[in-house]
Amino acid sequence: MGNQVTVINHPLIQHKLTLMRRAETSTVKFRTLLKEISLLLAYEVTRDLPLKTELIQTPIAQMEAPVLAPDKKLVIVAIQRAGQGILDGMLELIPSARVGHIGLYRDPKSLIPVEYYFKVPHDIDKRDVLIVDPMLATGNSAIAAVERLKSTNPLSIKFVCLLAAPEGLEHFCSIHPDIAVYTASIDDKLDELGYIIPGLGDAGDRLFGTK
Ligand SMILES: O=P(O)(O)OC[C@H]1O[C@H](OP(=O)(O)OP(=O)(O)O)[C@H](O)[C@@H]1O
Ligand SMILES: O=c1cc[nH]c(=O)[nH]1
Ligand SMILES: [Mg+2]
Repeated sequence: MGNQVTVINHPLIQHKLTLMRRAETSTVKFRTLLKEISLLLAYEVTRDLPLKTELIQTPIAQMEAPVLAPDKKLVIVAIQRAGQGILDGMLELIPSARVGHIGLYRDPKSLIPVEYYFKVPHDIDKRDVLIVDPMLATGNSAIAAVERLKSTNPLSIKFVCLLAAPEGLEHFCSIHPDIAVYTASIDDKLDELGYIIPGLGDAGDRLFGTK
């Protein structure tokens, strides 16, 4: 695999992910946990953000102090619906990030993603992008989202999820070998309906209580 694939196995993330996976976890708890995990994911995926220094005055002395270098803020693009849960968490840590939305749903038979919405900042070509979605199953949605975002020509793209299936991850990496992927777990496999095993079920339905 040419891609940089990072499994973020921080104990707090792993513990919270286990709580999310449990079938008895309520919608309220699921939503809270996804938000909490997203803060921790944001911390990890922004680890390599470049810094510059600015001359500031503390109450005691002057100093050259570090600040984020990019002139243009990050764009977080949430794949709807479930990516909204990660976006909400990440915005707490990076409140000045700009936001994009891509609406995709998987056709349940073909597992082909259908796009129903797309809106990103007009100057995305001058910004770095994080695409967020809790689930990378067949990889079709992630592949389509990255393809769509690449057409807007951002400075860089990273893909951030919670769970990936090995088959889907391999598929994604074969199509987009240049995109770094961050996930909290690589699970065992996909079932015949395209669900991640053991997974956590349907992330959108669990987040929004639609089933
Ligand atoms: O890797 P894939 O096989 O494409 O599956 C992953 C996609 O499936 C889920 O969305 P879903 O289609 O259920 O839409 P929803 O978020 O509106 O429920 C999930 O949030 C991903 O976007
Ligand atoms: O297991 C899966 C697969 C796709 N989408 C989900 O929400 N869950
Ligand atoms: Mg769904």
